[in-house]
Amino acid sequence: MHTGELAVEAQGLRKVYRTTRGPRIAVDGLDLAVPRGGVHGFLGPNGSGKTTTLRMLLGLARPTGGTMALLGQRVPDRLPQVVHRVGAVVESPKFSPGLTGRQNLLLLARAVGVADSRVDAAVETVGLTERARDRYRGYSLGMRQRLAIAATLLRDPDLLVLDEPTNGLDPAGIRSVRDTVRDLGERGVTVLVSSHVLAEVQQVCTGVTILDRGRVVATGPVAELLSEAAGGRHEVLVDDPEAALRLLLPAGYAARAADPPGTVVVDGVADPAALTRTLGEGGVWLRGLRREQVDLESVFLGLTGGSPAPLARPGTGGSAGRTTTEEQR
Ligand SMILES: Nc1ncnc2c1ncn2[C@@H]1O[C@H](COP(=O)(O)OP(=O)(O)OP(=O)(O)O)[C@@H](O)[C@H]1O
Repeated sequence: MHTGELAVEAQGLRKVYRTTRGPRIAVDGLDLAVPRGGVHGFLGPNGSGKTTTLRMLLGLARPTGGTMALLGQRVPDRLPQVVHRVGAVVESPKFSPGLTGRQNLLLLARAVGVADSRVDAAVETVGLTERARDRYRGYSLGMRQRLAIAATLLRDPDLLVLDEPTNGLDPAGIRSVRDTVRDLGERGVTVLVSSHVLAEVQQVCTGVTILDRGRVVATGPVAELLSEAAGGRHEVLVDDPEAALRLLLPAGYAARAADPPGTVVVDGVADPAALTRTLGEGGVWLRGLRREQVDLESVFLGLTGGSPAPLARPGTGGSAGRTTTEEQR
């Protein structure tokens, strides 16, 4: 069942929190298949179960049901066998404020038994070299986030799990984390990254899984999801839309005139060459042909109903009202 060809797998994963207001289903029979190598986005509205899923994968929360594997090893049972190959930032890491970033990493490197030389390499990878000898106390949020990523790189992980690494960062910080993540993916590391910044995800991720209310609503390569969502819709620009429709409709095309005048929209075009031939042979010459582009944001909003989950509705979703005393691990 868990083959090892995938970096991350989950089948029928479930998590029910017992809260003072009754059971709350955070993850509801989730299947996940993240291929090895590249960056995989893990998306969903607030409260859709992303953090809970990542915490279960890393052994930080106990599933109510289902099975999971990391790098082919069933977890949590075989987590000890695989944990040295997995890096993760799912909670704010604890660094000593009075030490420099580099000193913090040196301490960690010695604790996990890796050579000091790896520290400078990790710092370089996240683009923190210039500030590595400054005290952690004076780091901005973005620098702290990058140091946390650097800490996960000390052991040269095959799989990196990042929970909203760009949360709270300014555009420059977002870009630098994005570049770091992309570099790592290109070096063959599998990065599973949850995020709300869809434009970033679209730029960096090769694959994506979208959650809504604890379930997967879409998963696959980003390019495929986008082209599927676009449904082969094309815009044709012609001088005489009526003449174009007289040729297209009998030929079986789902075509209609649209704005601005001179535009014909055609759905489900598998072969644009055949479309242009139909028009040209009928004496209607194209002024333009444009394939409709869909961005990840519209796909996401279309699949998840467009709005974040309600924040404090008992028993259904929402991050508010979450307390550690409610937690059943
Ligand atoms: N410790 C907890 N005790 C009780 N309920 C919890 C706990 N942690 C999470 N939940 C609930 O589980 C659901 C999923 O939360 P989770 O944090 O996994 O979502 P998320 O997708 O990471 O959200 P966000 O994007 O807001 O970080 C929510 O309804 C949340 O309130």
